[in-house]
Amino acid sequence: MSGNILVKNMTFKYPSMISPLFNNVSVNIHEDWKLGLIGRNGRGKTTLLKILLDQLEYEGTVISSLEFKYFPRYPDLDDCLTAEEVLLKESPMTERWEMELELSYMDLSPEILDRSFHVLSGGEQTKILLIGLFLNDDSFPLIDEPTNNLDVHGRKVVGEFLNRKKGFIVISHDQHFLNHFVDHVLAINKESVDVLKGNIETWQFEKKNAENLAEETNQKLFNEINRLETVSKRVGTWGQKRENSTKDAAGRRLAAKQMKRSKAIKKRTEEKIRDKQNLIHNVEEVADLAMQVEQPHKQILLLRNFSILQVGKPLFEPINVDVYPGDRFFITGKNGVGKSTLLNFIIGNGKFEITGDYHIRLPDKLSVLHQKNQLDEDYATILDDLTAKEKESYLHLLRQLGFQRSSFADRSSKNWSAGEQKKVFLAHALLGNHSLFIWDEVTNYLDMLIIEQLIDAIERHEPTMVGVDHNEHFVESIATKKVELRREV
Ligand SMILES: Nc1ncnc2c1ncn2[C@@H]1O[C@H](COP(=O)(O)OP(=O)(O)OP(=O)(O)O)[C@@H](O)[C@H]1O
Repeated sequence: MSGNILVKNMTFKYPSMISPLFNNVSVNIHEDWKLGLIGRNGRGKTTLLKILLDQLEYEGTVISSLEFKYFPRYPDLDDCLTAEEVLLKESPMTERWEMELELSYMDLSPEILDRSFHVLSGGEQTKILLIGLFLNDDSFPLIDEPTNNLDVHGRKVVGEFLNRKKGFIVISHDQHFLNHFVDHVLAINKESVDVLKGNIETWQFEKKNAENLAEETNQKLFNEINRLETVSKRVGTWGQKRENSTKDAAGRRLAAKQMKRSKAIKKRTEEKIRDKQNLIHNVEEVADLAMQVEQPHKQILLLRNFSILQVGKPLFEPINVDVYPGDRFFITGKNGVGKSTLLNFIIGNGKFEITGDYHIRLPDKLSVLHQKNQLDEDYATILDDLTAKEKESYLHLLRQLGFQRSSFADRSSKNWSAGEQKKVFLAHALLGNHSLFIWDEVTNYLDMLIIEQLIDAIERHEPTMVGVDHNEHFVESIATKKVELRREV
């Protein structure tokens, strides 16, 4: 038991918050678990890891003798370390052959160890850092969203790598990825923090059952509240009428007495209403997301034997593509093969040498969502650029995406969670009427319910899209056309 993580009656709130993020939370996590930490954006997943790392002050107790290690923690750029040196920093006694073995599980060639860590691709860096976390048997990794730099193949490889290990916590919103390895799930819900044995499918099944039950109970509670509200109103009106209708002194005394009684009944009924309202289970509710779509009139994209050249050589094997109005076209392929480069070429963002033929006709009303926020925009700068009417629609969209009204007052978004910051840009990309949606990895950082909400909106509004995304579930649900970019050999 000594290696477990015992959280008892833990309560935590950031100073700027009105109500606590965690209220009297108790969980016991076994040191051997492969634990998936899930929950909606902003529910406190990263915060919980920070609490385990003892970086935040909380009430209650957290007991553990484990040595926690956090991902991602990138080496200092000035240190100019090779990948091998990065690993040796984590575990100085590790032999080269041990590292090479771990690299083979990650589908990385051994020569990567000699390269400078900072020239590695995002996916390669992620893999090296993850290998480093597990080199030392005594440590317990706390892994915060490892998938963001990984393509579909990379997610599978890392999923299988994690499946070989035990004793760690992973935060992720990618259910396919988590299902490769998790044997327990820690879910931060609206009302509770629950631990469950099984994977995300088990959790989804249990959640559905719990919600069905909660909905039945809620319905009964709503009916009861309605009945009590009618009683409360009737009692109030009755007392008032009695008081107004009596003229003589004795009658007035009696009416006042009855009024007092009616007030007491009203008060008791209102208390009962409040009690019942507190019992209402907080089933997660997701609004229908508004998307304003206007179909383009003509073919958007035609590529024939097309590739982009880099130092005179094709980046990927030549492709043939047609995108028509109503198509949802997704570019797939491994990390570094040129997906975002092709997207940039289509948008006209940059200068490119190419081979083959192409014809691009972009409609005027474009919704472009970049993988990384390119213009140093944030919530405040976006708001400043909107008209009053646009601002109203923008805030409405943010609310539909599950933003708490209270967040809107705080314009500095620097402390917002990764998902909350992503929603700021997603809501902006949804604002207004669009004929073509060009979205690069929209699902990164978004929670599972938001991804479902997006899938549902896209299925209802049928926009024309050109996209890149590594969330298999998302792409499988909405793509009507795909092309896989393969490295030219
Ligand atoms: N330093 C801080 N000061 C004030 N509020 C903060 C601070 N850090 C985080 N928050 C808020 O606390 C809440 C929880 O943040 P946290 O990053 O733990 O969420 P998360 O569950 O990891 O979200 P996501 O899935 O979006 O990554 C969010 O509403 C966030 O805006």
